[in-house]
Amino acid sequence: MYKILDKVNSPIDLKKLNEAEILRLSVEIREFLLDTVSKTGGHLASNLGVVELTIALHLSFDSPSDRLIWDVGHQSYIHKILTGRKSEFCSLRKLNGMSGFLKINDNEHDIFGAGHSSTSISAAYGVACARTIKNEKFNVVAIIGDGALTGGMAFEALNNIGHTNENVIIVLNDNEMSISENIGGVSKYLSKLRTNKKYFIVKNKAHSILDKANGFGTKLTNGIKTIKGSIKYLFVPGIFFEDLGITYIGPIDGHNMKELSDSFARAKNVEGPVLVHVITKKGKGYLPAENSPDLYHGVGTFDRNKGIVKKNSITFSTVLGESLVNCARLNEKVLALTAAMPTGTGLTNFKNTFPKRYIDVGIAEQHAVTASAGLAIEGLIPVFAVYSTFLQRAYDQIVHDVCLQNLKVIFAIDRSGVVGADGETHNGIFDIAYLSHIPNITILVPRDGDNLSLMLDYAVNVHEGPIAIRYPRSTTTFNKNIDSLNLQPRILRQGSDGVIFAIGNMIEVACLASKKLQEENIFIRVVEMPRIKPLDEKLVLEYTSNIDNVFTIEDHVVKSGFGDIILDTLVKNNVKFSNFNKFGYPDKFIEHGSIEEIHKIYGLTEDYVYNYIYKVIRRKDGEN
Ligand SMILES: Cc1ncc(C[n+]2csc(CCOP(=O)(O)OP(=O)(O)O)c2C)c(N)n1
Ligand SMILES: CC(=O)[C@@H](O)[C@H](O)COP(=O)(O)O
Ligand SMILES: [Mg+2]
Repeated sequence: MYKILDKVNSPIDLKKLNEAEILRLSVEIREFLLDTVSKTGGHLASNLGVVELTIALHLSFDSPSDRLIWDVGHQSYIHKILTGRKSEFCSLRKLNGMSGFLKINDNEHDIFGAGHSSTSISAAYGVACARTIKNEKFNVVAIIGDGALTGGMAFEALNNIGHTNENVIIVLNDNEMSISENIGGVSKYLSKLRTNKKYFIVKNKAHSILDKANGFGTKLTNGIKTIKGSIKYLFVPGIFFEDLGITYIGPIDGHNMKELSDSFARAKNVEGPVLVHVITKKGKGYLPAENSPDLYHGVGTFDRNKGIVKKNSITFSTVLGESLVNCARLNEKVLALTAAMPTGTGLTNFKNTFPKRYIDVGIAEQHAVTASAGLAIEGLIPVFAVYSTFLQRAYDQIVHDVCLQNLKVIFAIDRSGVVGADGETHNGIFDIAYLSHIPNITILVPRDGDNLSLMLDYAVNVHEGPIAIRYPRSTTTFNKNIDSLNLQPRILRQGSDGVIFAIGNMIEVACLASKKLQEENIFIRVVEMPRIKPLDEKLVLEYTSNIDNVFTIEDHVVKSGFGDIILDTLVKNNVKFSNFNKFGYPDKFIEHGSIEEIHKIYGLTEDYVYNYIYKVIRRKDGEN
């Protein structure tokens, strides 16, 4: 099937190929990517865009002694293919299968793990400093996308590297796209560089005219010097990087093997940091992905001949988006913010409906939070829709800029709980832990779309101060059949043998387990907790009085999670009980797999809860 690809199981094999075989290899790799990713799901468009780039990197450098450090890592499939992992692609992002990102324990060529954006230049700088301190010799290469370059960390690293003159090669993979179109001044600057061939012609023409005029007296000559100086500033490509102390090479065609290898050879000989600006096409080689790179950024399984068929399922994200549009219609102070994730967070409709009240800050969660604080201090109502895992980036901004000043910023925390195929770097299982101890913040957890919508309306129109609403990566119901929001703990099932306090997507699990236990004459009360901070202590104490067995369940780590909030309340009030168990994740990073598989492994299922409580109760009753 793959005449050349079958011969390549390492970068050493790659270096044995001739030019014609290399070209053939890029065709076969695209075929392989389409064939596998259409069956497994994964990140397709970004990988289709870096086939030649990745081949050229492994031809020009000697991985792993030369360090290749990938930003995000979602575009590292070809790197994995060329480093002996073709056969693992059938298990891509599957339970116990190959990760969709790089992990340092997976392979010697995977120098630095990622999943979150904008880390590669900092990591590369650290590796390069270590090389220098240990007096070792090898190349350090960071490969970062134009989207990732909008992340603040990337600029902290550029600023530092430019100053220290450390030998680092930064390969900027510029496909003019983040997940959707890239935004911001950086993106504008890069597009100027991309089109700078025109600039060069104009510059040369301007210079030759000025040179001819040069003979007319010193006044004119000085004037000419200033103009030429400004022309230089205008037209020297990459002047921004050059002025930071980073040599700029480019822009080069990221699909032209010769241009790539010549540029990498030049870069290796540059003293100090160098940035190679590579222009690629996201989705290259598969027309549907070339035409809709955002749709083919992260794909489920699809028929490659028909392309992706958009599903209209109702998810928490789509409910958030629709509800926010409604809020904004009725309240002109409402704004929506995203950090380069408009589609994933359900904000596309809001962006089209209220373009003037929609802000995409790029991959800049910290900036988004503090900008939201700025909006709030001026009396507007910012709703920052963000994945739980990416909000981790902005912990200090939440504390220092929002909660300390008690500002009305609304955090719509999507992808809370395990997310499935993206695994460790993307699970949203720490947000209750990193938020619940911050003074002034309120935390709500809707059980379904209707409650999410009502909670958002409450946050926008009633609540004052910081508020977070966490919801999972999941479909939901949105029947609009409840018109009033109840934030108090609510008994859903009666029982006196024990009580389960449940939140969000775990409420149904608790009810099903309680129902099953009732068939064994074990009566377990189930209490829904729509608000976990501030906790309604009075009702929690009431619902645990004369109850011997207390349980909590959450799609979150148990350490400093919802369970600990309940436990702390009982202990603080000297409530007596024989058993307390928190269903949730242990103190470890939770692996990738389907959400259902992960819930099953970690006991967030009705069967596990049923069996656990059955044994506790029966053991107490003296039964074996
Ligand atoms: C901190 C953080 N925020 C958001 C994301 C989600 N995300 C994954 S890839 C991506 C776009 C990256 O764009 P670029 O670097 O240009 O890579 P491309 O997909 O275009 O190759 C984003 C926003 C992330 N991985 N990390
Ligand atoms: C690589 C990255 O961080 C994003 O593409 C992420 O994988 C999107 O996750 P969802 O598929 O849950 O939107
Ligand atoms: Mg890009």
